Amino acid sequence: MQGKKVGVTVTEHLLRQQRLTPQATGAFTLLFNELVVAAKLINRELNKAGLNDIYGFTGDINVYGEQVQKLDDYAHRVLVRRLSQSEQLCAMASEEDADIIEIPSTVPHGPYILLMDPLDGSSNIDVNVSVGTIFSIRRRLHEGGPVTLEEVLRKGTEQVAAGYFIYGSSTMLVYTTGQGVHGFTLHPALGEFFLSHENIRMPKRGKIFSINEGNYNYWDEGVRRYVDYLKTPDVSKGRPYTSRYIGSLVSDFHRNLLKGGIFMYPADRKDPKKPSGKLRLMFEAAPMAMVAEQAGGAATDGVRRILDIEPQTLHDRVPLFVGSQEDVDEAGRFLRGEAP
Ligand SMILES: O=P(O)(O)OC[C@H]1O[C@](O)(COP(=O)(O)O)[C@@H](O)[C@@H]1O
Ligand SMILES: [Mg+2]
Ligand SMILES: [Mg+2]
Repeated sequence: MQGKKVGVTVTEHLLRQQRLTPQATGAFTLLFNELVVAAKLINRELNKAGLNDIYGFTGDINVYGEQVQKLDDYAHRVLVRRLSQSEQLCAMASEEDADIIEIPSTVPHGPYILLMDPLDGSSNIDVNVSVGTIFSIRRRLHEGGPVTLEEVLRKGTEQVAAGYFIYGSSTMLVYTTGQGVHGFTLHPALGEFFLSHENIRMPKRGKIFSINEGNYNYWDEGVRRYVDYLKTPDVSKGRPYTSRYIGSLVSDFHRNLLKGGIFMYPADRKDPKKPSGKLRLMFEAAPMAMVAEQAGGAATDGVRRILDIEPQTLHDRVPLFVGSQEDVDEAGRFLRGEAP
């Protein structure tokens, strides 16, 4: 039996979207194509991880005090190298760099700012569990001159595009430009991403919860009561929910995007240096929140809409509750102490 007829490429899909945006110049499509090339390079290294010297640590510590994995570093360098030559960017920022990354003055600058988590799910790299790359794209505020921190530190509502690559059993790209959420799968033989999941809609309510329960005793009471509630049998309400936790935000999010459910990384008292939880607002929470909302889901820090949060620094951390609308709403009621 023939496989599914390969169809729409990323470029074709972007050009379709571009036709719906009168002021579009094609710059975004050029930028996006470079992002796709960088992801293919990362994917190629990952696919042969174990045969190449890509496992283990570089010996460096990043701005979050975490040990940098060789693949974190490789992915970061590939993205910076490729995208800084795209002629569509005026600045970048990365989870793996303390400061704004300037575009060389030798390269023409463009209107976009790219923020990225080069490799998400680092703890899963050398155990062959799916990982990803997360990206967020914004337009600069002013023409010309060096990009200021003020131009980068803007709410998630000002993203013009966001998404992720997931390097799993298949390699996928999931993105939104504010016109719905679309998924593409990499055809290994053709080396091209083709549209495989058009206009993804997240189920309004799920049956899956994803949270690192090892931190249970460090959570606020509201979070503990909500997770206990999800595990309390009530067949009429579809409980108990199933627990699934991969430990890669991209992979846990992607499963819930397709099947419904809620991913949570709450604030906890485990590490006094991280009172707001582990995940990064600019590089992880804001892009995933844009994808979730565009697919009919929701994302909060337990109280505030993630996309409305004003970043204070490039490396802000934020509690994250993201997934099906009704589940995120219900979690919010428990955290506000309104639930029974
Ligand atoms: O091991 P923990 O504490 O459950 O944290 C897992 C979370 O940390 C992350 O790995 C953080 O992202 P990075 O791998 O990009 O640092 C998320 O992907 C994941 O959801
Ligand atoms: Mg990450
Ligand atoms: Mg990372």
